[in-house]
Amino acid sequence: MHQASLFAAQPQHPILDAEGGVRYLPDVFAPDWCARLFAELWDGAAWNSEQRLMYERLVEVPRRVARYRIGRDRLPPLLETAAGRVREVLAAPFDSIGLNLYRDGRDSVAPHNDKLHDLVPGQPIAVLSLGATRRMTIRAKRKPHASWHIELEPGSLLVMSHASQHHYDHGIPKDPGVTDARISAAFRVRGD
Ligand SMILES: O=C(O)CCC(=O)C(=O)O
Ligand SMILES: [Fe+2]
Repeated sequence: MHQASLFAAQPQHPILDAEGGVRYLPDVFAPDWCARLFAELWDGAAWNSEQRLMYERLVEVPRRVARYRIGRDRLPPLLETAAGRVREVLAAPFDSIGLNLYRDGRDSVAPHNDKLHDLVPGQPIAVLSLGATRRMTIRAKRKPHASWHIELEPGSLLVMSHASQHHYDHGIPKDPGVTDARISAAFRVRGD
């Protein structure tokens, strides 16, 4: 197990592959700007509850979500600005945003890889974090299942290559110690 969090606030590059692997970039956005974006999304995003099938039963996912297509949907204004900056920093033509709202440490996302069938191969997935710091766990699908823990601080970007989704799962485990809310914005390239 790798305790990447010991090196918090430093760029980290735990996983390498031909498409950039998995990278953590802290402090891409300033704290006060992140607080404004958080407030805008908290109040103004089109939050939904979603359900998913688990063991043949429909269960509510333990977080709220909202989805936007850049250039098609009307985005909250600061989110539009954030999207422009993320496209610029990573030089990738992101055209979709998936927001997640974790109300407190009881909310989570189970280990998964992002579905690739509607994403453009070779283009990264970038997760912007706002609000409470939460720990992401990344785990190799192949034995012996190497794993990494990365503290996702507000203002950071976690960048995962398209290829990494074949070989690693990621998730945000529940954390009873977290009482504040976190919002993440996952930028992807759908290309349709
Ligand atoms: O909230 C996060 O940091 C991860 C979200 C995620 O994995 C997803 O939206 O697919
Ligand atoms: Fe994901």
